Amino acid sequence: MSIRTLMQHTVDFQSTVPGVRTVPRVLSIAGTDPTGGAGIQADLKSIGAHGGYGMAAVTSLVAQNTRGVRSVHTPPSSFLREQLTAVSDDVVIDAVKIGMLGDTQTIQTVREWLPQAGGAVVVLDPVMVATSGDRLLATDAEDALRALVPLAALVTPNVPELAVLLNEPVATTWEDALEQGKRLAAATGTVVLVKGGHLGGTGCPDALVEPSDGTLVVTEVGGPRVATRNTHGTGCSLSAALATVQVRTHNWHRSLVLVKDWLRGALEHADELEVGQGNGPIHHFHAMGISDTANSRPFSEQAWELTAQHRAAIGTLGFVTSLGDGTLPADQFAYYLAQDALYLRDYSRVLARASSLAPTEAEQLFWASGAKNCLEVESELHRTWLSGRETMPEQGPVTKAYVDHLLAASANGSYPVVVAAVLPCYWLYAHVGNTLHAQWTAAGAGREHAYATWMETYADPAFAEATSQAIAYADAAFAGASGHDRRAMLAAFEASAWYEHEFFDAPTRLDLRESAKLP
Ligand SMILES: Nc1ncnc2c1ncn2[C@@H]1O[C@H](COP(=O)(O)OP(=O)(O)O)[C@@H](O)[C@H]1O
Ligand SMILES: Cc1ncc(COP(=O)(O)O)c(N)n1
Repeated sequence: MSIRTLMQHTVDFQSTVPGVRTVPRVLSIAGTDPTGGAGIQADLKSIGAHGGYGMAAVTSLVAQNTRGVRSVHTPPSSFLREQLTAVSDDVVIDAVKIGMLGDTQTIQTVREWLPQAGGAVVVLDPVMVATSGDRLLATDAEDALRALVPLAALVTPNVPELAVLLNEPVATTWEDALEQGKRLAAATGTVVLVKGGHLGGTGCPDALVEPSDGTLVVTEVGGPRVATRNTHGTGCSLSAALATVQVRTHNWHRSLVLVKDWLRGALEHADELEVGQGNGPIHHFHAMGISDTANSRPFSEQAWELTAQHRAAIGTLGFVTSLGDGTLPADQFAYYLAQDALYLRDYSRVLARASSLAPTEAEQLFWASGAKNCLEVESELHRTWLSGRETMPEQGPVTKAYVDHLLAASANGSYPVVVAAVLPCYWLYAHVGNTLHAQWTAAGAGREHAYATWMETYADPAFAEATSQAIAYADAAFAGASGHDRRAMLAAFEASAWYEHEFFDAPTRLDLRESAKLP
């Protein structure tokens, strides 16, 4: 991730806080599926499942079910134009998801209308063939669809579609598919999502290929392959979800991590729906349950689940594994500590803010003592580990972005949101610390370990107790919060977890360290 993207995250969070748009208005332009698994019907469910407001303009009416397509009726393109302008003349559109277009005339109509979508995020799912094998795009419309790709911010072809867009043979390995994704991104300047669904194997990875400053940045997001035949509409649902979530995150990687996690759940619960005899639909609302469990489950449970990917990624970072086995280079450790000290100074201010907003005296005291503790730890760091350093670095880009995000949450003034934003610093730090400490003690807790003293500080029972207390306060705040604040809490927690991940990664990244002017 570039420094520019990191800075962007601070801005991103602001769009998730109260007072700023949290319900994206998303228009799906696609064909229909009367059995509700694909096309517009799937898109609307997917948008809703991600907290968006769904709208739809129909390109073609498709008589299809889970077994296949029977016939397609395409109304005159002038009528599609009327649908599109009826929306854009009246509604501000935050995102557009384009699915089945069918023929050249339809592509042309959407192309001509697109400028009227204003600054909407445009996601193009270049639908060509249904899971059942039926064609949903006329062969002579492929050139027109290729020409539409540069107008989208993100294009999401499956492996066969990727090949058609490039006029190349279908990739048979993940590596070949990634190479094709790079060629498409380079040729069009559009971010390409390469999807692993069609490639078999035990995993089901996806990867973003993002053109950036003349290079291509490839970010892979892995995931297990769910054993189900009910995958009808996965591509539609994925692209509609990405369009929705992107309005809040402004970051394709974060959007994909969130959406892929949801999609895995939707596939895992697909068989419960028992819809149709062929390839059935996925369960868009699996996280909601009959009694709206998404709202009744404790915050800590939902937040922990939401950030599973970040925890897994932190565990495999070079910084964390080498800190654990004692091989971490001293300069990287020094960078980490210096940034930690800089971070704690501002983190303390945010805890003080939580204290001033707290509804009870116990919470007021708890956060105030946390704020005091941070300043004490910071000065202790200067007295011990950091003493003797002549020049101290400035805040590195990750530290700055993380702190800005926390300060934005604290300026926002909602106690539940501030508590959610500060929690990952307690919880993920304790989680990483306990894991490393357990490994060290299992290996005999040797004093020859370069970071033995540091390891001991990780196992501080008082810190574990404070973490449990902070979690309990976050759960209580969530229980009493509005739906709006609940969503903002989860978004704030997720963003902080992201920064924790980046914070642990930054010391090993020379580009970031250099920009912090470390002597
Ligand atoms: N069995 C599966 N288990 C987990 N994820 C899957 C599975 N099948 C598809 N996916 C995911 O669904 C999304 C759509 O993938 P894909 O099948 O490649 O595209 P399409 O639905 O457009 O043909 C991707 O994120 C892919 O990784
Ligand atoms: C209207 C419409 N749009 C898209 C698809 C592709 O979905 P899938 O590839 O999952 O069958 C479909 N079957 N119908």
